[in-house]
Amino acid sequence: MNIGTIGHVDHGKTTLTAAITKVLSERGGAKFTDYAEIDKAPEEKARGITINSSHVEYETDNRHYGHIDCPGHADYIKNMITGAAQMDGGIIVVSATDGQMPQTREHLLLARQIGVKKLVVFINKVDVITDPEMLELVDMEMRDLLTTYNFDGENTPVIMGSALSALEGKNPEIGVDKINELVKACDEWLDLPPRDLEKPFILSIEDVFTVPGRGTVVVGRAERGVCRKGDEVEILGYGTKLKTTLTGIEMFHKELERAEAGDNMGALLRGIKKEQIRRGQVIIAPGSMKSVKKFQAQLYILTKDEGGRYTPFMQHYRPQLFLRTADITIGLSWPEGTADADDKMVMPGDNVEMVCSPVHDVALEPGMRFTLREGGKTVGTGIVTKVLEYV
Ligand SMILES: Nc1nc2c(ncn2[C@@H]2O[C@H](COP(=O)(O)OP(=O)(O)OP(=O)(O)O)[C@@H](O)[C@H]2O)c(=O)[nH]1
Ligand SMILES: [Mg+2]
Repeated sequence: MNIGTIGHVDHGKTTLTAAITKVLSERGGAKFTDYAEIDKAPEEKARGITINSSHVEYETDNRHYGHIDCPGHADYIKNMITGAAQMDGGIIVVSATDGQMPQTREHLLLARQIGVKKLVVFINKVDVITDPEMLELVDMEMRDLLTTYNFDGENTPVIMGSALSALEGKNPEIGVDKINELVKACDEWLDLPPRDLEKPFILSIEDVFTVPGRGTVVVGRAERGVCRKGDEVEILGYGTKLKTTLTGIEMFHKELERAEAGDNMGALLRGIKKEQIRRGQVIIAPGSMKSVKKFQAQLYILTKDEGGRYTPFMQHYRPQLFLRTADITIGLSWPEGTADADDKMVMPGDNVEMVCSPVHDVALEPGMRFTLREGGKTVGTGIVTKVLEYV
């Protein structure tokens, strides 16, 4: 299953990710991936923050995990959303020194909206805490916050430790022992995702590369169904509707015959040029889904305390739609027949049903969740209720 680390900037997500691989490598379940290998881009090194989400993998006694370490910095929420969209469960990291901070809250909300059902809490940096009451307070606040965002705050495992101690091999009682406890909590508390392998195949495209001598490789997560080498597939979205053949499947640098729901994979496509592909499109079993130009959705507009807008908006407002890996400008308007549509305001904190018209078509179905963003912040979340117009 796929999990990962989310939470406020500098609270220790990357350190924890490195620490988990270190501790599990000692048990033979991982390759140790050091901090510098996770935050490896020059800008990440220079600034000491994560910008791109990165993938590592490890095994416990009974599970294989793909783990995505997400950035916490508010400027890179976009990367956090695409990272978290691939998670079946997660670890929310909160520093005992700060307690919950704005992106602790925003990440919880987004994780919920994206469909992450369960989280484990890791209260980090306990090595620098002298007052045990502080830890109790953070524990209580985190449970409250989880409950606020519709997680099971009461029963969620909360582990207190020091990722840095574990990584440096110091203070085993708050270091390695707590990592083992965390991993055990993940095994026991996080549910294996329902793998609806029966349904038609969908992969949401995250990235595309040209591999010399081989062709175009598309990277993304298989959301449902199964694909096999040699399958006919269709590429949809952003004005594109193409048929091709899946000539190769790759996962964690291994060539495979098949991939299934939940897998992060590379797909080699016959006769497709890199320029024909972009992030946000999907690869599907031919004919199994359609691309949409207009749909209706239930929206929740965040308050300013949740990181949202300070001011109301009217119809024809144009935020960015983040749906799977797609990032598209959309226009919002009131459903036909709404009285005084041009004077109606939407206030931060409102729940409203509106018509969404993306500037590019996108493959979607009722029930899908998405996020609305504007000028670098999340302003709303939504769920598709009805398709109004197909391409
Ligand atoms: N004292 C102490 N410091 C820690 C601990 N864990 C991480 N740190 C330090 O906190 C700082 C931030 O750690 P990161 O792991 O980069 O934090 P992050 O959450 O990944 O940050 P972003 O990805 O940029 O959001 C670094 O200087 C770490 O060494 C810990 O358990 N104790
Ligand atoms: Mg980081």
